[in-house]
Amino acid sequence: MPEDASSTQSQSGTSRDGGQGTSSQAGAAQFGREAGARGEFVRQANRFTGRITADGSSGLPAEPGRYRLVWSKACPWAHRSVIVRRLLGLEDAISLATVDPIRDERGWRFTLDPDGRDPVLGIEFLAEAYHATDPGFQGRVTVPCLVDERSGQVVTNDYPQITLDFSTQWKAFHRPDAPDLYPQDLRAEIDEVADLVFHDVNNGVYKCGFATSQEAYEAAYDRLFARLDWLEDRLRGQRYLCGDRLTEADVRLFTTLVRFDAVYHGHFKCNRNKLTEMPVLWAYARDLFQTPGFGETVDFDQIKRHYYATHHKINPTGVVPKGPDPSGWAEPSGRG
Ligand SMILES: N[C@@H](CCC(=O)N[C@@H](CS)C(=O)NCC(=O)O)C(=O)O
Repeated sequence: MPEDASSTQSQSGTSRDGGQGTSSQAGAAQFGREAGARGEFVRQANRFTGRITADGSSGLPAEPGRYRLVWSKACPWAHRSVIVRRLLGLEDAISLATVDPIRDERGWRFTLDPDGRDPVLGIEFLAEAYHATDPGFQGRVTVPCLVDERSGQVVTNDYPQITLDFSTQWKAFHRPDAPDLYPQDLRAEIDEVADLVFHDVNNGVYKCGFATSQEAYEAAYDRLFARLDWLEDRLRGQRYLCGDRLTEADVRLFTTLVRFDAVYHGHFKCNRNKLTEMPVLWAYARDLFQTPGFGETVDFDQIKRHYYATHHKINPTGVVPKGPDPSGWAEPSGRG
């Protein structure tokens, strides 16, 4: 299930923040190396694609107490893995490290932990694990990733595969009543919907926010809202994206929707309308928010502080907006 068309891109020479891009627009880009020739955002590839497998055939067996999931509460890609881990009851099997939502010039930091060090991995910066795995790595150090606690090396930062493997490779450690988020009979449909949602919505908001030309921004904006209209329509007659069962596709859409009004509407200029102005999608998002495993993993304060305070090219003052009022998320959804 390849999620990102850029996954075959080379990593070489990719800088963390505002590096030398090939585009004439790159000077204005948030991540210069990820700017295309027409001012469009071209997301870097996932550097580490190791697999943890049920039968251990990859050399990395699914084994409780061995792997550490590193996330930022701000990050929609990392947020997926934490929701899926919780839905499946993998909290005791896979430990969790949380980075500070504010990166400095060295990237993600463990400054929320005592002495600024992850207590299990013993590192201060996530970059240390990346460089222990690939000393030549020059790209952006990203979450989520899974680190092998034995070697301190990164197994994977391939976020779409991480959640699918939680569902399929860690079955022996799921809680007894765990949902099947990637059932065999729905896989083709889940893959198809998730692919559309990835390009137009999950990554679509970033393509709006990180565009450095009017043309690239408007193209991304049009695709985003056309897809949200399509989703509004699709969800009118069914509770979840693939029918009456909660699946991986819903988790992936949720982490973008929950950030929409708080950051994407203003910070990324996705402002045709707010999520709260799309009645079906808004009710769908609230339904998920109120499902155990979702709402309690959402931290609006960290989400807002990360986006507004670390994207200096987009928000040079670093001022974080006070609103919007999140209390509406608790209102009954009328679904289900
Ligand atoms: N691994 C993916 C997606 C994950 C991702 O973008 N995570 C963001 C947070 S939402 C991150 O870690 N960014 C680090 C940075 O911007 O320096 C990528 O390389 O694009």
